[in-house]
Amino acid sequence: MRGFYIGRFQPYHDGHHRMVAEIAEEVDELVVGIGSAGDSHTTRNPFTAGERVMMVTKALESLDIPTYVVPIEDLDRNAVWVGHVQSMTPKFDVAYSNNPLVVRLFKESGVEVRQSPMFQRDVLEGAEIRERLVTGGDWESLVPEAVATTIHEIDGVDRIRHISETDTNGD
Ligand SMILES: Nc1ncnc2c1ncn2[C@@H]1O[C@H](COP(=O)(O)OP(=O)(O)OP(=O)(O)O)[C@@H](O)[C@H]1O
Ligand SMILES: NC(=O)c1ccc[n+]([C@@H]2O[C@H](COP(=O)(O)O)[C@@H](O)[C@H]2O)c1
Repeated sequence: MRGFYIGRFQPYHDGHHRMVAEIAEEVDELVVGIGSAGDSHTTRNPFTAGERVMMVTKALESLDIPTYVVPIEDLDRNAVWVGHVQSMTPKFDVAYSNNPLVVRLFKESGVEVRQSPMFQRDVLEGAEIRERLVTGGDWESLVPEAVATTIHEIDGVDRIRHISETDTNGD
């Protein structure tokens, strides 16, 4: 059985990683969708699809099932989004998400959806980690080591600080 897990992963953090570890117990192969692939260089979406592919691919190296990391751009039409996702990914049997819109769209298209509990949501949240990146708080303890290495390699701390000074509408 092949599973599918989608997120923006801005950045990929230990909450996502814990969810992936649990999904890996249930499926034989995992497809990870990098959502909003066209977005980057904003406060909410600082990293490019390629940078997020690096973060996720390296963080998943220790998993003992095959994984595929696929960037997926947003569409203006929610009603055809599931077909768009399916056109970009290996065929999957079950989708994993805690995002209510994503859950609804898959269910309406007849795809089985599984949800997971939120792990340490007070700190394991993309917005919290991006805030710490800007303010100089401890963000490295909230992401897999491979993600911290990638963010340093791409000079991501400097980018997100610069963006936060100039991105006036907060997107
Ligand atoms: N701490 C967590 N525990 C379990 N699932 C999580 C956790 N954080 C996010 N998720 C789930 O992972 C998927 C992808 O999440 P996403 O990339 O939007 O992260 P986020 O932390 O919610 O980010 P942001 O604050 O940028 O919206 C969603 O289904 C989301 O609900
Ligand atoms: N119409 C669309 O393009 C559409 C619909 C639902 C979800 N999505 C994307 O799926 C991803 C869901 O991930 P999150 O759970 O991290 O929000 C996001 O990138 C979101 O933009 C896109």
